[in-house]
Amino acid sequence: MTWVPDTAGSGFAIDHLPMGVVVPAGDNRPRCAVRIGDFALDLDAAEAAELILAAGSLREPNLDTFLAMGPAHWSAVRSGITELLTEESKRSVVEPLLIPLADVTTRLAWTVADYVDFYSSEHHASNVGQIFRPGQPALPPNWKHLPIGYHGRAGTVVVSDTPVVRPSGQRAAGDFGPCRRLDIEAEVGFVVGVGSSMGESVPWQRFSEHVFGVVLLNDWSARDIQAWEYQPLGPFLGKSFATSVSAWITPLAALESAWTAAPVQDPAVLPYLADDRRALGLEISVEWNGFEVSRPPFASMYWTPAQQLAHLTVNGASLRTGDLFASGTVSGPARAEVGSFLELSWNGSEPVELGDQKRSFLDDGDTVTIRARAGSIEIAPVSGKILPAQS
Ligand SMILES: O=C(O)/C=C/C(=O)CC(=O)CC(=O)O
Ligand SMILES: [Ca+2]
Ligand SMILES: [Mg+2]
Repeated sequence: MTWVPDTAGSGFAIDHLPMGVVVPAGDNRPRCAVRIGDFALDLDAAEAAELILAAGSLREPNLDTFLAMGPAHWSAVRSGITELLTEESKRSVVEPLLIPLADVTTRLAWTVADYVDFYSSEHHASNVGQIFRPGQPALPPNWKHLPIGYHGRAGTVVVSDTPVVRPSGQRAAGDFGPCRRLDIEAEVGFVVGVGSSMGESVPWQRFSEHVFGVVLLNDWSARDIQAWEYQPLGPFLGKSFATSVSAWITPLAALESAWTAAPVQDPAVLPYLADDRRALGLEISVEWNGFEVSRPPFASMYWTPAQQLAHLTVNGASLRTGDLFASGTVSGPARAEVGSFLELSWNGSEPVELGDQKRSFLDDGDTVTIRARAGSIEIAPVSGKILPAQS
C-alpha cells in the first residue's frame, strides 16, 4: 500500500512505477522521475538527498545511464522507490518531492539509439498486402519465416504530445505537395537498456536481460508518399518525419502478470526463432479526436518481441543502450481491431464516422491518442496533433 493518495485504479499505482523525464514548471532542468498516480516523483532530488542509492544514474538529464546499468540495478532502484512510496516513516521526506503532473512537462526519456520497426501482425500484413498489392498473395513468401522489419529514423522519435507537422513529398511522378493520406500506426515499442557486442547474437531467452521496458508508439505514415517511394527498399520518407512514443516507460518488471499465449506458428520456425510463445496481453485503444475507433489486441501478434530481438541480432549486429524496436502495427482479425486508418477505412473506400463527420485519413488539427491496459497497469498514452504542412 502506498501512502500517495488516489492511486488505486489509476493505472499508475504502486505496482506500476513507470520511469520518465520531467521538467517542473518554472524550472528548465530535465530530471529523472517515476510516475505514481497523478504525480511525478523527482528521482534526481531523491538520489541527491540519499533517499535512494543509484550510483548517480538518476542524477542525469535522461535515463540513458540508468538503462545501461542492467536488470540488477533496475530491480534495486525499483525496490528502493517502492520502499519510499510505501513506508509511512518516509512520507515526510518524500512527499515534498512529489510534483503534480499538471506542473511538469515531459521530455523524451532516453536517447534513442537505433530505431527498428517490425511488421509482425499477420492481420495487418495481409490487409496492407491486399490494399497495396492487389492480385498478389496477401503475405509475401518470407513472412512466416522471419519477422520482417526495416531501420527507421531514430532522430525523429518524439515524446507524446509533440505536434506533428504534415509532411510534404513526392506523391507520384512529378507531383510534389502535402501528404493527402496521412495515417497512424498503433504499435508497442521496446526500449533496450543493455547493449551487446558486434559478432554476438542475443538469443530470445535473453530478452529480459537487455530490454528494460515498453512504450506505446505511433508510426505516423504518409501513405501517398509511401506507396510511390517504397519499392524495392521499403519505407523511407513516408515514415521518417515523426514517430511518437509514450512519456513514461513501463518496466517489464511491472508486466510480469501480463504475459499470455502468442499464436501458434505454422510452419515451424528455425531453431533461433523457436521461442516459448509468450505474448504481452495489452489491450490497445485508438482514439481519433476523442472517439474510440479501434481496439487492437497486442497478444494476437504473430512474432513476439523476444523473437524480434533474436532476429535483430542473429547476424551479429550489436545492440546499443537506447535502441528502440517497435512491434509493427497491431491489428486484430476484426475491422474494429485494426491499428491503422488505411485498414479502418479500407484505403478510403469505407470512411468511418467520427461524430457527424465521415473520415478516412488525418486532417490538420486532428489528434490521435493511443492507450493500452494490461490488468491494473495502464501504459502511458501516446498522443499527437497534426499541424498544417509548411508553406
Ligand atoms: O506492406 C507494406 O508495403 C507496408 C507496410 C507498412 O506500412 C507497415 C509498417 O510500417 C510495418 C508495420 O508497422 O507493421
Ligand atoms: Ca510501422
Ligand atoms: Mg513513423
